[in-house]
Amino acid sequence: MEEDYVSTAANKPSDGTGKFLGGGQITANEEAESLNETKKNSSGHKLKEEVTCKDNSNYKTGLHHYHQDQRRMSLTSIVAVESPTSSSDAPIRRTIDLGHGSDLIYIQRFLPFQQSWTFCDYLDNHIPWTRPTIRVFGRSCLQPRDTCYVASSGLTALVYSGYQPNAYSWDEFPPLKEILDAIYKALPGSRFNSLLLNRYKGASDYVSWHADDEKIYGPTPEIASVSFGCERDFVLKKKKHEESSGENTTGDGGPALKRLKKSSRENHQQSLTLKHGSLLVMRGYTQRDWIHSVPKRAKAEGTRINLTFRLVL
Ligand SMILES: O=C(O)CCC(=O)C(=O)O
Ligand SMILES: [Fe+2]
Repeated sequence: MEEDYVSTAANKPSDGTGKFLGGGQITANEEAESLNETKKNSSGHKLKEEVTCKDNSNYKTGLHHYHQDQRRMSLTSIVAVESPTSSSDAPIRRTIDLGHGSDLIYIQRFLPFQQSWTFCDYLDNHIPWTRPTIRVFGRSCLQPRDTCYVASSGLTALVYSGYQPNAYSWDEFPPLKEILDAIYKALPGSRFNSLLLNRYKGASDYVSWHADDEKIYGPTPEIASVSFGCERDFVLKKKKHEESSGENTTGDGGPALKRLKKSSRENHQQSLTLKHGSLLVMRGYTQRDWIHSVPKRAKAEGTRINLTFRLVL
């Protein structure tokens, strides 16, 4: 599927390695271009909150809210700051109520900055990345990002877009267990037994609109997503009602998604910039009622690594 967004991502502060840099600010025009189906309506209205980081660089948390059929921006969700920052490097935790039983948690600086770079380098160099051929609208094409899958033994296999990844063992990559332990501390009571890893090697790598609504995850999956490296935008939009109740929209396209494009003017969008070392949690009916994507961003030149922890039932 080609719902290509062309826009930019924000800089990460200098880490001394200069390795995963991507840069630039999103302009109103680029943003309007980036919203393919809603060019006329979304003229770059968005909200960004600014915080100051450890290195005193002025940073944006990147929480944006779009309301597509209005000229002026309006908030479409309740954003609750649960633990306002007391020191500049403290995690900032927000819950975002998408309504109707769907919600997100976003924790900026979930992992310490330098440790996140250590994880990022480890993953970049030790994960057996592959770029598989997948089926999109009945055609074979190269997946527009690298991937790898780690899962506990004995689970039902993951299959998406006609592709069944090999399941590697957690034991092969000890740092993944450290990251999982940190997630368990942040999300008491949660459990995850599988992990899909994605590596975006530059501006033209992306993940197109989809929901992680495979049956193996059950009706209300909790998905914990940790990001490293170059910041990228993560965009959600509401499914049309008929897509919310049954049809599988997982993967990189399908008939349901074609219909969805036509009707998306009425849909709200939510967009977050996923920072280096951040944690995003999707919960409740988010996979049933919403689709999400990481669009292309022309100036997001650096490598980004994303880990999505899931529970196969
Ligand atoms: O890279 C991301 O932030 C999201 C990846 C994703 O949606 C997925 O793996 O299903
Ligand atoms: Fe996903």
